[in-house]
Amino acid sequence: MSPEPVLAVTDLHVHYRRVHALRGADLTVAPGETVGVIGETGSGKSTLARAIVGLVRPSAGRITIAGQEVAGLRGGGWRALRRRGVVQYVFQDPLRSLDPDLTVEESLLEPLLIQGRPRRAAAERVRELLERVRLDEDLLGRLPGELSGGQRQRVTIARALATEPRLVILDEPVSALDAANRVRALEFFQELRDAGTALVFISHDLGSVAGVADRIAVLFQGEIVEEGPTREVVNAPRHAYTRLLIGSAPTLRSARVARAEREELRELLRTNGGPA
Ligand SMILES: Nc1ncnc2c1ncn2[C@@H]1O[C@H](COP(=O)(O)OP(=O)(O)OP(=O)(O)O)[C@@H](O)[C@H]1O
Repeated sequence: MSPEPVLAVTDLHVHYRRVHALRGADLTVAPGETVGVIGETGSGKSTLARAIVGLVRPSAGRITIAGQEVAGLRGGGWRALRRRGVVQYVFQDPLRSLDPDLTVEESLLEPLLIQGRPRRAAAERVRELLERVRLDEDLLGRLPGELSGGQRQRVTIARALATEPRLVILDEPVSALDAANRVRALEFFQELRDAGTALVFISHDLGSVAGVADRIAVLFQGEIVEEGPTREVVNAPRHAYTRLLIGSAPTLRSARVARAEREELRELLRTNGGPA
C-alpha cells in the first residue's frame, strides 16, 4: 500500500466574488515527493498555494494535510496546525512573506517559540538555520526592508524550514531573484528534497520546475488538466495546453508548437470561455 499522502487536494473550488479561480482542482503529494505545478498567469496557481496554507477559503472541496482535513478550518484551527509546523510556504515576494516590523532574528524565532521550543534552543536553531541558508549573523538585527532581495528570500526560506515541515509550498520562489541567487535557492530546494521534505513547486516556467520535480501537474483555467511523471509530461504531453507550454520552454525543447496545436488550443480557449 502506498504511504498516506502528505497533501491531498480533491475537487477544490475557490471563488473571489464572481471569479471562479479554482474549478475542481485535484493534487496529491506523497511524503518526500516534489511536485511541480505549472500554468500561465491567471490559471490559479497562487490561489491553489494560498488555499493549501489557509490564506484563502475554498468554496468547496477537500484539502488534507498529513491526514488532517483543513479546508473547513477557521482561524484557531489553522493556528493549531501552524503550531505543529507541518506545512510552510515561500512566496515570490519575500516582503509579503515576512513581517516588515520584525527583525530577521524575531522572524526566525517566532515559529520556533510558537511551536513551544525553549528560547535558548530556539536561538541555537536560528543560528543553525542562518548557516544552512548561508546568511551572516550580522543580519540578525535588521528589518526585511534593510536586506537585499536575495537575502530576504533566504530569510523566508530559513523561516519556512525552522520547524522542519513535512511539506513546503514554493510559489514562484525564484522569479524575483537574480541568476546567482536563483541557482543558490534551487540548490537549496534540492537539499531540502534530499532531506525528505515534500515540495510543491509552483511556477509559470516549466524549465525551472522540470529540473527538480518528480511529477508535474498542469493548471489551466483553474483545473489540473494533466499530471504525471516529469519525464512523461515533458516528452509526451497529452494536453494541448501542456504542448504549448513545452513549446515555449526553450530550455527543454526548441521545437516550435505546430500550427495545428495552436489551433487546438484556440479551440479549447473558445470552449472554456477564455482565461478567467
Ligand atoms: N483577491 C482576489 N480578488 C479577486 N480576484 C482574484 C483575487 N486573487 C486572484 N484573483 C483572480 O483569480 C484568478 C487566478 O489568480 P491567481 O493569482 O491564482 O493566478 P496565478 O496563476 O497565480 O497568476 P500569476 O502567475 O499572474 O500570479 C485570476 O483571474 C485573478 O484575477
